[in-house]
Amino acid sequence: MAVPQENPLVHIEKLVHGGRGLGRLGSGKVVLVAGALPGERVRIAVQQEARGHAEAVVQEIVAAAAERVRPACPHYPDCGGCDLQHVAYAAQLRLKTGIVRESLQRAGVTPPAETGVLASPLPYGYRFRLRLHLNRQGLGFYRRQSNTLVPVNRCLLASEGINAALAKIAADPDFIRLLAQVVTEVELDECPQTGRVFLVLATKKALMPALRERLARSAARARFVDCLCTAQGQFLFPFSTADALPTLCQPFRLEPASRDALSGEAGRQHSPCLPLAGLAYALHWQAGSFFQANTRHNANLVALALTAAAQPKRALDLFCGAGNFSIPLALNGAEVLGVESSPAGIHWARRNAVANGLDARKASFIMADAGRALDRLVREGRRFDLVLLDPPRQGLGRAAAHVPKLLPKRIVSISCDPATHARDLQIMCTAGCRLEQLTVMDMFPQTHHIESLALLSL
Ligand SMILES: C[S@@+](CC[C@H](N)C(=O)[O-])C[C@H]1O[C@@H](n2cnc3c(N)ncnc32)[C@H](O)[C@@H]1O
Repeated sequence: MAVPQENPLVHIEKLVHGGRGLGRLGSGKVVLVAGALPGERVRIAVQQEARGHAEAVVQEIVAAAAERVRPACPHYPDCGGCDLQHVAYAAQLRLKTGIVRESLQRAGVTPPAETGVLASPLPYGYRFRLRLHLNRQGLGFYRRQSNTLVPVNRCLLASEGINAALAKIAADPDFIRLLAQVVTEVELDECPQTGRVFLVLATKKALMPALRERLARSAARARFVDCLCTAQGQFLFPFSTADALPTLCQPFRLEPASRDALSGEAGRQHSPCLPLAGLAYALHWQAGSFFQANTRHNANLVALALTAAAQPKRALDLFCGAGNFSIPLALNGAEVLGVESSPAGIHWARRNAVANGLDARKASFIMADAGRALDRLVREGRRFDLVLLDPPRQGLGRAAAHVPKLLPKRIVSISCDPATHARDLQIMCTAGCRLEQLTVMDMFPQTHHIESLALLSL
């Protein structure tokens, strides 16, 4: 019987979802290697063996790929927040495109001949929303596949405003110890319009007055944030009414996505955009509630979605959040119905409609589970020219089969998970839709996360 080698030498065949390189052990078993790139020969340390595959890390790079670069962050790869910093940015885009196409093929969907790619305007410093873990030693991210905190006082993915706040918190051990009594996770949100930074504490229950007092004093001393609040929207600071709810704002000046972005060659980068006549507006949302973290690239995502939507008369926006797509669709002439399950999302979608001069005929919103709402709309015999869906990671699932029953001419499907996106697209294609165009939107450079937008027709 062959004795397993201690640090086997492995050839990496390709990159797979999760940002790991796929190779094979001497036995033929698949091994997923963190930090390895296609074409490389690496000596590995196997960390876990499951029935179907093993997990490993790179011990030594014997033959490096041309795309390998020196990571910019001193915490990499110790910190589990990033997993592709060792890959040149152009190669990250190419590898992500390959993963999206392969996910489709595995699900039984033939990808279009070409895949568009829109690079993030900022490969670093793009995050206006950052969630960090916390203990008495500091704030940071978990080491890969562990619950061990790697403290950081600067994150290269975050905006300068967030990093300034993070550095101030990291320099105040008393405040960190106090925060650690209350939460195990914090969120820093920077308002793209004003640059104000909010520290969001998602406490499970109301805090004792004495603790609130101490937090207020520490926050005032640090003077790095305007406000702290709980995820439930209940305020810690200022201790006032819901009118003082901290809001963030993204002003938009939309540009249409270039045609290339919708039909470009796989792996090619496309320069996004030319001015779209007059579509300028602003969206507000609440600190701690969902909004796209890469706010600069979000404007390109919205422009791409609007271009793919092609001026519908009636549009259904499933998982609409604060109206990121509903509001510009309505401003562009559609009657829009938005569906969203979060009360904060629905609240801000409605307020954003009013603030942008849209009455309930132009933009209306229902708070509901998207799958159930879809089912009801089908039973009511409703029709839409466009269905846009942008679910969280788990996707829409079986309810996707209902989408074609609304008889849309176009479906714009956006997702941050290639596997569940492929599954949803497969369900819609089986129900009669055709996949026309596919674009990888790189919302999360330096990480394995992949956003993609698909245009389908019926
Ligand atoms: C990826 S976000 C997209 C939000 C919005 N389209 C945007 O671009 O800002 C997904 C949204 O789906 C909402 N959501 C999660 N599960 C849902 C469900 N079962 N039904 C409806 N909305 C849901 C979340 O609250 C979140 O706002």
